[in-house]
Amino acid sequence: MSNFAVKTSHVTKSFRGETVLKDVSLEVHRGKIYGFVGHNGSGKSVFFKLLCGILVPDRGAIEIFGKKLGIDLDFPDQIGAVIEQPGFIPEFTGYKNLKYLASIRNLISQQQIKEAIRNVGLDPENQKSVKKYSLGMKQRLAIAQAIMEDPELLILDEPMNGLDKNGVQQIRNLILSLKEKGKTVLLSSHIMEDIQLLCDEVYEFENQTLIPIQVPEIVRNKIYR
Ligand SMILES: Nc1ncnc2c1ncn2[C@@H]1O[C@H](COP(=O)(O)OP(=O)(O)OP(=O)(O)O)[C@@H](O)[C@H]1O
Repeated sequence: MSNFAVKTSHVTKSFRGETVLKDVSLEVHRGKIYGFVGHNGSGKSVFFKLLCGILVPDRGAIEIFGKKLGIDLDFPDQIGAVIEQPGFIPEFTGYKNLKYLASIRNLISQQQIKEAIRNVGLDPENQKSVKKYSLGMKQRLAIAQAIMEDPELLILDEPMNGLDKNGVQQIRNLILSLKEKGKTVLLSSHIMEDIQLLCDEVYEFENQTLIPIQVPEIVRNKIYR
């Protein structure tokens, strides 16, 4: 088994001639929390989508737990991800949405789905349809979906979006408990406190590449809005 959860080598991605990521090489160790910061449009979401196989690099290679994307597999199966708003079915309840999504791979029981919903502070018995959910409730449900199959690697793009104070605390605790279980977590956040409290290593997207930074350095010098 590979030592790395994620390994990217010289990954480059452009859209219509505009280079977003250039020559990005990164090694992500298992069991740690990695933070990614950078200005709006600096490429955080694009990078995460490349890791999930939603986008394909123009050049370079990506390995997830030693398997090469596009060669050994197209979509890594050990990833749970929150990237943008997931396509929940508005008329279904939260539980029914996750049950439907879980039926695709059929790996987990109804109890495990309910447990994931509880772990993000929602009630699996809530009969409200998702179209009546608040932004924060939808965000919690998206996180529940990401964790429900107990993936080895979590990719969370702005996981605290729309969450109230309690929600932020719950999700922080959840992320730390995933690390305790040996999971690897990659997250982006504009909230420096999240980065400082949660992350073992932090990278900044700047000038189309990734630069490792010390946490106190970002807190002192930068505010990302
Ligand atoms: N599918 C796409 N087609 C064309 N351009 C895209 C596409 N996806 C992203 N981009 C461009 O890539 C750049 C990086 O976008 P990305 O969403 O990764 O930024 P981000 O760092 O996640 O920003 P934010 O902090 O606002 O979430 C932007 O200029 C964006 O317009």
